[in-house]
Amino acid sequence: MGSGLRYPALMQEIVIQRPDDWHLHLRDGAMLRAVLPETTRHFARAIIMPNLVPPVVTAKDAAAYRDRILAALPEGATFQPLMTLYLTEGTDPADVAAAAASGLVKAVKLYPAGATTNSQSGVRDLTRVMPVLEKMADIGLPLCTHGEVTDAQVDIFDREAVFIDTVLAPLRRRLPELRVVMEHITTEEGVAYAAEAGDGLAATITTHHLILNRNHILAGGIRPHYYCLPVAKREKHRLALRKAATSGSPRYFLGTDSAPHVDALKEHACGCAGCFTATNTMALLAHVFEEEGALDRLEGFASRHGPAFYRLPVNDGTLRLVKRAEPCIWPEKIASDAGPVTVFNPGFPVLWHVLP
Ligand SMILES: NC(=O)N[C@@H](CC(=O)O)C(=O)O
Ligand SMILES: [Zn+2]
Ligand SMILES: [Zn+2]
Repeated sequence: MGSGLRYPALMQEIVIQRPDDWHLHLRDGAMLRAVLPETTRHFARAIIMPNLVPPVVTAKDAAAYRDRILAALPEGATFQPLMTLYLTEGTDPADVAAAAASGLVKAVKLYPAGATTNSQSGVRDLTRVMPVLEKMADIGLPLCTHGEVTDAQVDIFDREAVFIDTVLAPLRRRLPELRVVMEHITTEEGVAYAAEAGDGLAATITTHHLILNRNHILAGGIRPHYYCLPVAKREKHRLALRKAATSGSPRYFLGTDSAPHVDALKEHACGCAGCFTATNTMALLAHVFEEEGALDRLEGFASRHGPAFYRLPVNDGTLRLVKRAEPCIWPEKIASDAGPVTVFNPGFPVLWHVLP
């Protein structure tokens, strides 16, 4: 190499199997139309969260919602929405079983009532949904959990760890065959619980929880666009999540929890919870995995461990990411007929670009 060689514009390149998002909020109507292209640009499939108002409770609701998503797809997009049902105390086990048997529904979502956005119709008393959970255990249909207790006495930063001890662990002792996804884990306790569990349990990790700790939300002024649930925790927890995501363990995979809310409701006296990361997740993940010296493990996290857990094939097709000298530029906001949605801003330059 001659000493006169200029630093090349293309510094590095990786190619991975096309990724999936195992936890996504698409909403409905104008918001659905605005945010769907942000996901379909890079992702082949996504587990679609059912917390609409009213929620997606029955197989019929899920089929209608799937059809609205398919109708909103951008020209030429190949994207498969993987539907979920919102578990309520009135859910019919036979309806769940039929929805799973037909291939329509890939999971059922547990929201403890009051835990997060649109969770009012969720579960107050787990004993009332045991017949549904028993049916799911029988047929191997995963339960996705928003793993936070809602007890006002429990500090918001402890709600995940308390959920594991008082809800998840007892449930799994009672129904060991139930397949469970701990959604958007945010703590070292969550990482450790998933690490010790068997093949019947996995955990999703978001992009933003690999980047944020609670100081980012609260120090030097309140940053509403960094507020989500479960709320970002102390730095030691962020480091535990990074270690888990980049470990190569199939127990952990990507669920962005990209959760659009219009700016008027984020920048509000009582702001909504949710970070909108669909637009830039893959570039941010390449940045994080490179920082951890684990670029070779990004494909497992984003494209392989999820399908293995959900017993689906890995996608055809690939995604190419290149590192350049110039940072990536994303739109600051995505416009929708419901109002603008702010794209997650990591607060540092990202040199990884996803090629079309
Ligand atoms: N994560 C969030 O902060 N918000 C999600 C709900 C959820 O996944 O808990 C939303 O629907 O806005
Ligand atoms: Zn949640
Ligand atoms: Zn979510």
